[in-house]
Amino acid sequence: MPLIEFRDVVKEYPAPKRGAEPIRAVDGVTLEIEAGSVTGIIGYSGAGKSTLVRLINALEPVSSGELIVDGTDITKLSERGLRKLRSGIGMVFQQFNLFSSRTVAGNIAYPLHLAKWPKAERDARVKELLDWVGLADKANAHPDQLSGGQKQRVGIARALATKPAILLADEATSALDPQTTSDVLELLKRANEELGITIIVITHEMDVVKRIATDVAVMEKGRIVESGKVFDVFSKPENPATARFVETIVEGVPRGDSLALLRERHPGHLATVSFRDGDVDQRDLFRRFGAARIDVELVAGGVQDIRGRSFGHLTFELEGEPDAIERTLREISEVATVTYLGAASASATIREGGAE
Ligand SMILES: Nc1ncnc2c1ncn2[C@@H]1O[C@H](COP(=O)(O)OP(=O)(O)OP(=O)(O)O)[C@@H](O)[C@H]1O
Repeated sequence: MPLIEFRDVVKEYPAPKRGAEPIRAVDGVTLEIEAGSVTGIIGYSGAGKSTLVRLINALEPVSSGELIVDGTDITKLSERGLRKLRSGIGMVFQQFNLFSSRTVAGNIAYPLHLAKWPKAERDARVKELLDWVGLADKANAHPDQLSGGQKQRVGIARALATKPAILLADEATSALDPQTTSDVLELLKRANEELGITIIVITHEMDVVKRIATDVAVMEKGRIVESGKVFDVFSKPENPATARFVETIVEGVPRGDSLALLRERHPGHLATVSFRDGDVDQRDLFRRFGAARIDVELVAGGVQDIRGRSFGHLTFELEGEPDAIERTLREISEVATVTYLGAASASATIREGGAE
């Protein structure tokens, strides 16, 4: 059973002025999030990501549909029920949202105060968390004495204070430099792996998804346009919006400007072979080209590794008899996806659609 389940969930904000339409920030989302997963919610600004995630801890009420968290439809909860729900969900923000007047320890202790933990237990928990995030020596510092990365560590420690089962991270690394981003992502990964916390990360960076997520959902205009295991979505994106995000970190089938640039330098036949896991042995590809007396040069592409599974797109320039090229690409297309990209030299184009 999923830990969180959206069933045709709609969230509308009131119309900004009289006579205008309400703003439909979340538009009929159905999505399941498994316990123990790290789900990346990716989309452009305004896609509805923050709103979707704020529904989970009922910071915003759902307009229609059902939202099941740990077996309970939270759209039907009383105020008391909502308080209990929220105490089981931690949240980290892009701008950290720390109290500047409180010490680091005081910030981490705050949710424990709200949850009425006795002082001795509170102190012990704060100490444990400070150690866990590597800030034991900063207990009495104030937030303005910390770097961005340290502030986010405090943010994470505070979010984990009451031992929540779910952690929501809204652009938690967007304000940080690359090294600090890595440290914070590593900490989130540890929270998932060591503490078993189910994490939902909102991001507009595919790299964040690639580094820590097990699952991904792509949002566009309030809808989930694609979702699934990170490996599946990255290696074979079905939706154009997903493909655009994937292309930001994976060199795929060259198109547009990158194809034009390749053509300038490589007038022969260009073809991309896309493969997953053990679909294709690269040595076998070269052997096949060699046997058909095709001259081959690898001109673009790469292989990606996502949690032990690999996929890649390799673009070759091929020179040889057009018939031999067509036949060989057709053979390869039986084991991998082949995209024939044409040839700049007009003398020898192979039949359109000869290999796909
Ligand atoms: N409190 C609010 N009141 C009215 N409209 C809102 C409110 N919060 C968000 N919206 C609108 O809902 C839509 C989705 O916004 P949301 O912040 O959820 O998107 P997002 O994908 O998280 O974007 P960003 O990455 O910029 O935060 C936008 O059109 C936004 O203007």
